[in-house]
Amino acid sequence: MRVALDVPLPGLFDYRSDCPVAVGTRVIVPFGRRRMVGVVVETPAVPALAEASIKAVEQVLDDLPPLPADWLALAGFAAQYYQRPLGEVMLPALPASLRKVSAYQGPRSAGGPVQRSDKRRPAAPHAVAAEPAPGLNAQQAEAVHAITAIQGHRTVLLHGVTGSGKTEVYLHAAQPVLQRGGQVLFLVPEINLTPQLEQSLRSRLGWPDAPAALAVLHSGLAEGERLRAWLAAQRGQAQVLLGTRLSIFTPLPRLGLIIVDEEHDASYKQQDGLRYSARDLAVWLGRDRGIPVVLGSATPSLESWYHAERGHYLKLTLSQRARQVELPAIRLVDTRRLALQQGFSPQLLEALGARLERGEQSLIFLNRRGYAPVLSCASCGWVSQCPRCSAYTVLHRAAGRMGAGHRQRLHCHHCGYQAPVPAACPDCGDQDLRPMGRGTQRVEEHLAEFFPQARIARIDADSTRRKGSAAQLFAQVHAGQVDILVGTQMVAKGHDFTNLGLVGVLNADAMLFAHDFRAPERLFAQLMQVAGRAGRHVRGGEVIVQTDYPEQAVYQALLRHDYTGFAQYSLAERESIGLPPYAYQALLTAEARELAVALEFLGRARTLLQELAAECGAALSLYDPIPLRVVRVANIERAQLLVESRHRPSLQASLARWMPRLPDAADGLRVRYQLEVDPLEI
Ligand SMILES: Nc1ncnc2c1ncn2[C@@H]1O[C@H](COP(=O)(O)OP(=O)(O)OP(=O)(O)O)[C@@H](O)[C@H]1O
Ligand SMILES: [Zn+2]
Repeated sequence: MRVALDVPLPGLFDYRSDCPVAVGTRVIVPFGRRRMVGVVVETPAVPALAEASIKAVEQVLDDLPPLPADWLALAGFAAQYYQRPLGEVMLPALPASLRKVSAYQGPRSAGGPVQRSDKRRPAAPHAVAAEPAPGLNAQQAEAVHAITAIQGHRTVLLHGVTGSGKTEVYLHAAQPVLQRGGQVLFLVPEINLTPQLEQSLRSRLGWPDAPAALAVLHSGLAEGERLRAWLAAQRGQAQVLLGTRLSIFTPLPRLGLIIVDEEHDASYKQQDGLRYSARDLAVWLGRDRGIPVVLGSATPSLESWYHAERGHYLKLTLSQRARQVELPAIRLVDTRRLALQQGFSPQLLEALGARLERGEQSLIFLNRRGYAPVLSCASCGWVSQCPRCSAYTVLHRAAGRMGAGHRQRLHCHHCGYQAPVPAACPDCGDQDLRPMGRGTQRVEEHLAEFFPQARIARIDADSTRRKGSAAQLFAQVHAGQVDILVGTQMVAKGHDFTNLGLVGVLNADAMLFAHDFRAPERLFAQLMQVAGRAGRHVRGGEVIVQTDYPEQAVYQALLRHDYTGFAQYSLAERESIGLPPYAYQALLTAEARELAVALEFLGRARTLLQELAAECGAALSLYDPIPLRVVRVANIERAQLLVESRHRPSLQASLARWMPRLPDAADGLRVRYQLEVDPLEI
């Protein structure tokens, strides 16, 4: 039999067994000096090697039925498309205890992880008060009708403005699938979005006397919880699986519908190991299983929009907000000639004051955590720099009570380096060290000074590090215990705040001139999304964006809530210069102690690819190897090589020939490399 193992080597490994073992079965096999769990993927009649030279399987794991053929097919596709060894795709996709030898052998393994998990008494699902369902409006009803009428596979792009009630469409589209006994996979970009949705799904799906069984999967779960959710899905006990990107690799025997909420969100792309896009795999899976896939967003990715425009996807539109409220009024405040107070324009301060008086909530959005992005010396110009990275260290206020005298530290956001704030400038000795610029912590502090009576909360990666703290903070906001919320992109998406009237955006310009060609798309989506949090239930929602460049196309489109215009303009631009979705890309990144080594490797890899592409007649554009923008992280220098083609099969064929030859290019060089197909950031 041929077994896939989680080792960075291409190909499968041969083993023998006395009794027949089905494809999809997990086995424990010896590998070098270790033992490993692998998945049987082929059982050829004639072994590739002489029987005698093949080692025997040590244990056949039969606590679960073999992984089903469609699961193996998905893993196979992902391995081939993203150019990873099959074992490095399959095994990491399983809950950890199903792929650990120690979970099966050794003193504490008892009957194995599945038996141990089944012995635990299942927690009784807490009863949830049924939410009254709003009646669908005409556009929602039309969308639901179109989705439920689909026979077989079709990908739907549900383009609904913020607050248009896409969730309601998902729920109604899911109901007939559940009633037929099917399963629904519901993907969301972030863990933070699961509690609110879980509540809606539990209270609304299924039957009045028997709510649909729901399983939730995300990376924040403890191993045991994750295994239980996975088992429930795999056994068909869970009718709905709600989860983040990793859920795409869960076996779902009766899958009938896939929903991808906020499909444009970058969180669907895994950023290490197998760099897959769960959104793209969802579309593949839907096609493979012959079922509908619904991609929903107020700001679809340009890729999805392009497919919808060409008729590859069915486009459904919700152009109005679901409740009797208008989209918020958007104001651009030109900050070039304004005297700002601590970064706030008089307009924004006045608007904040007015909302406070009306008892409404406000949200200040700023995509920069910490106290200040850098600490600097007022007399010599020294700035705080990470000793291990080519990046500044960010000034952070240590956790604890606010007020005078709190401790501050310098943090590197790239490598995690931390240091105390120096008492004096390390270069000139001057003691006048000052924070430059503003992060969320400092904005929170300023707001407390401007509005001492207001209850202020901050939601960012720092304030939510503790497990459950994000859910707690969001619950406070929903319960009306917060007047002003300060946050990063964590607060910008998906949430349905009922009493939020005003959104203020600080420092959006920072993203305007980023070098990545997707930066304007990302900025526009982020602004539309955060603006969409305003006035969802209350009338008179308002958004104030402070900018030095109000005339920029992104801001002008935002003023008009004009996603379509922005998408048209951006796609025309992408087409004229041949960028995705009009071309397909792959990015080879190299890491080495010295930049020259990384560049040397990429140079060789480039030459090699040129030859291979010529051999197979593939038309590729190869860029020059270049250092990454933040070139050094944790004392490792990084460079990249971008490969592009207008023809996806050409790119795929070339990559498939190239990957096995890259060890040659690395010969004699101390370098590590990884390939990313369809990179989101370059
Ligand atoms: N037909 C309806 N009548 C009244 N209210 C509705 C209707 N449909 C949905 N709603 C309500 O409208 C609000 C916004 O809906 P929802 O959160 O689903 O918007 P969304 O389209 O997902 O927006 P976003 O893209 O901003 O997340 C919710 O409070 C929801 O309960
Ligand atoms: Zn660093």
